[in-house]
Amino acid sequence: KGDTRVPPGLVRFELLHEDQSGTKARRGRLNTPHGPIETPIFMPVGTVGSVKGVGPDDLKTLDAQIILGNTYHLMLRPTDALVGEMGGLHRFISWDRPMLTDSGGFQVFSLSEKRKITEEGAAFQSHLDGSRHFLSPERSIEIQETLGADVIMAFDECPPSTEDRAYLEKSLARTTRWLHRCVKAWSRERSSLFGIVQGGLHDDLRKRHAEEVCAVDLPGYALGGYSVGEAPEAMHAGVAYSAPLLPRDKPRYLMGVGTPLDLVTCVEHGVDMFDCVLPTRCARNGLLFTSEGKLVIRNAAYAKDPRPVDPACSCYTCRTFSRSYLRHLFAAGEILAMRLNTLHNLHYFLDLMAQVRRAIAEDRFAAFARDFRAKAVAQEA
Ligand SMILES: CNc1nc2cc3nc[nH]c(=O)c3cc2[nH]1
Ligand SMILES: [Zn+2]
Repeated sequence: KGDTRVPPGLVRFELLHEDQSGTKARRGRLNTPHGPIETPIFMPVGTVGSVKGVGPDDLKTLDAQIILGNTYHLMLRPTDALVGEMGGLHRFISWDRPMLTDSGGFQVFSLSEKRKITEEGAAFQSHLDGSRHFLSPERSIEIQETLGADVIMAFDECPPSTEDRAYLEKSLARTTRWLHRCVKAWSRERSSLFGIVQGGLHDDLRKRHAEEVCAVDLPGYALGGYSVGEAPEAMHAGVAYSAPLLPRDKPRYLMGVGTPLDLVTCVEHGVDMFDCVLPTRCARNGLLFTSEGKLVIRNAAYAKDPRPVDPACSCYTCRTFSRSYLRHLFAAGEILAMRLNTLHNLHYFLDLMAQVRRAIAEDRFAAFARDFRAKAVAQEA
């Protein structure tokens, strides 16, 4: 058995098994200084250092293996300097398992005001108080290493999906130059840098950028530029083409994705890592994922429904409370509604990925994906 210990700060991927039932799905293990991550994996999003509504103890009960933080949010509040002085993000939020931070470029363009992008980087005003800030490849790496995540992301531009091809080509070339600057700024001490491939929905640009990014030897690679408003079918087709372009022996991370159907479909195409706010954000809006489809808890139909959210679910919420009570809590604006709904949705996503890992290991993932898709389509109908 290979030595699973890695030099401090570096993650190392083990490709454990490739599905033999006709898909590109694979089982892997990402060994990190904060413990192993079994892939394919779903990563709960903890934007400002908290997965909203639940604590690290809940996340361990749910068997979450890795959570995300965001450079953009944490640099604005409480600042990377403060987190650093408090011993880094793991200690600050009392999470001793792996963490990944996004590099901030995407959030600058999806959240801040008055942003201006140049070769040097992105100048922007905080969405919180309008204060002026600047992110460059060097500054992003410096912030992420201060936060101390096990996996840090290259500073990239995720071009608006409305941009034309000419803009896209210029942006790709700059993102490649920014990757080289990130590598120079990376200390290689404690965090592992993943590159990000862009290219929109253009196969030729995806191939070109994958070659440029993967020419840099890194511990892992991500597909960026998806889940930015494109049709699900377009995203699936794009990922089917671009995921196999990434090295077979390195983790492939699809950023910002996605629905349960997106997860299953993109695992089929060879993706290993996912993050999405869907389960936590939908929970806070009273939208619950179940094996029989989505359930809107405030629906009057559940006023006197004694059943759990999902009779097939083993989570604390489903073992303990009725739909009637959860509907009441949500209608009353009770804080407990946020927690119980989030526990359930996170359990649904994390348990789905555990089923996915088992199906791959047992060489039956093609059938699993086919059945899952058929059921999802029937539920949408
Ligand atoms: C919610 N959708 C979504 N979250 C993303 C985060 C990202 N980070 C860096 N680079 C990206 O291209 C990128 C794309 C993304 N899409
Ligand atoms: Zn449940």
